[in-house]
Order: sequence, then C-alpha cells, then structure tokens
Amino acid sequence: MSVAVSVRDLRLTIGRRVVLDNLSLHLGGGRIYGLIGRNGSGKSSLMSVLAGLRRPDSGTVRIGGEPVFENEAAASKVCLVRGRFHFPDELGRVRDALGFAATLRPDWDDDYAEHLTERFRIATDKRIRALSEGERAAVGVIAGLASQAPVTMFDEAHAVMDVPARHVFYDELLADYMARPRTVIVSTHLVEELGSVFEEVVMLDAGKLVARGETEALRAQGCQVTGPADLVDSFVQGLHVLDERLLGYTKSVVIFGELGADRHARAWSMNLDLGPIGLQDLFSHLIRDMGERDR
Ligand SMILES: Nc1ncnc2c1ncn2[C@@H]1O[C@H](COP(=O)(O)OP(=O)(O)OP(=O)(O)O)[C@@H](O)[C@H]1O
Repeated sequence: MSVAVSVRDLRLTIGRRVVLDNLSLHLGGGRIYGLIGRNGSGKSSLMSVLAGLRRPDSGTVRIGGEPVFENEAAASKVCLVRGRFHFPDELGRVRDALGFAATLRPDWDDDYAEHLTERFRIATDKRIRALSEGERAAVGVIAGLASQAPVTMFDEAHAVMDVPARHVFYDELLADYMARPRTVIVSTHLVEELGSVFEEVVMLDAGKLVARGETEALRAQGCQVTGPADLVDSFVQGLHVLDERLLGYTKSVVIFGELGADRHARAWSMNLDLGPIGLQDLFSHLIRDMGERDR
C-alpha cells in the first residue's frame, strides 16, 4: 500500500529550542525509508509529528493527503513504535499488551503476531515488567509489524536488541514488506546493518533536512582514495572531498560523486588505491559536510 507522507515548512519548538526547522519532505510511500542523523537531530520529534502525537508550531503534515493532527482517520493509518518504551508495565502480560494493540489497529494480523512472538522467542504469558530491555523492544517491534499499518515507523526500536534478534527483525521486516508492501520509516544509528534494507535514506541535521536519496546511488558515489599525500592532493583537486586523514606521508581522502572511467584510469596510472567506503562512515561524513554547508 502506497500511503504518502508529506511535510511542508514544518517548524517545531520545544521550550525555546527549535527542534524542526523549515522542514519540507515528501515520501511517496510503498518503500522502506531510513531516517538517519546525529543524536538530537530531530528524528524522534519528526516521527512524533508524523504520527500526529505532537502539534507543530507551523507547517503542514499529511498522511495519505490528509492532515494528521487531531484527525483520527489519518492518525489511525500510522503506527509509531518506540521499542522498549512501547508498552507500559500496567498492561500486564505480553498477550494482554498485544491484545490491546490489536484493538487500536484496524489492520492488525493476529496470526502474524503469534508467529513473531515465536520467532523472537517471547513467552506471551510473561509480564511486561518482567521482560528484559531487549525483550521489551522485541514486543514493540512485534506490535509494529503485526499492526500492518499503512505507515509504520520504528524509532530506534531495535537498538537494544541483541544481534540475532535484530536480524530476525530485519528478516521479518523485509519478508513482510515484500509480501504486503507499505510505507515503513526506520530511524537508526545502525546504518551499516540496515543499509541493504533501506531503499531510500533521509538525513537530518539540527532539525533540517540535509540530504535524501536512493541508498544504492549514494553508496556508489562514495569512495576512498589512498596513496602518497602529494599525489592524492593532486588527484582530488576539483572533487567533492568529505574527509581527509594523514598518516605520515600517506593520505586517505573520502570523496563523493561519480568518478567515471577517466578518473579510474588516472588513479590506476598514479598508483593510487581506490576503495569503497562503509555506508555508516559515508553517511556520517555526508551529514557533517552537508550540515556544515547548510549553516
Ligand atoms: N521533551 C523534550 N523537552 C525538551 N527538549 C526536547 C524534548 N524532546 C526533544 N527535545 C530536544 O529536541 C531535539 C531533538 O530531539 P530528538 O529526540 O527528536 O532527536 P533524535 O534525532 O531522535 O535524537 P537521538 O538520535 O539521540 O534519539 C534535541 O535537542 C532534544 O534535546
């Protein structure tokens, strides 16, 4: 299901702090989006606004073309999962919490929820307050996946889960999305792990949109050039440099942009090493670089 998410000229202040600043973004929907940015960049705040949980100071927020704030029909299309904070202890046992979630979500899939509790090895008769942090997070993730909400958002929901549990999350997210496409937004700092899951990434910095793009297209444009410092300096002239490091006489420079066959041949003739750069590093450099240029 392709439910679009759209914000225009969004501004949110909390206290005196400007948390989201003149943010405009249109996500066509029916894709898995990664929302990335440094601590405090506004990811959680944006998700709260998209879920209709916070009223922005100004700007419009639309889900499937409808304003979301104080609009039950639009808000019911959105499920926001906040990991270990998702269910309060007062809900009792896991099965009560999931039963409660089912009453709120029009598209809830009970069989799928049961399948997920088995995959995450969650005993449904366990009390919420007796769950470990990772188990709590898993119950939140189960609620998000089983909600089948047209717009499902996971806000760092899987961050405290262990590696096997995180991989169950990624497998289930992808398999379910392939079978029943919808709009999924995942905020995370674990970019490397999720790089193959995100079709598109949206990068925030200091409450502003600094970049967005297809994950693979961005990945293909990042490259690290290593070699003698003077040769590397000459090679990268005129290129978009994101980062540089000097180790003795050897320099390593991260560049961004299509290199083309000529540049590859030149690097080869200069005996320079051209290598890929990890997605996590690339995004960190991009966020810093674009954030700095925006200021
Ligand atoms: N309830 C609040 N009271 C005061 N300031 C807040 C509140 N919630 C968020 N903020 C501020 O808004 C800014 C954005 O916070 P937000 O939680 O949206 O960032 P984030 O990108 O999700 O960060 P992280 O990656 O650390 O989770 C931060 O500077 C934060 O201090």
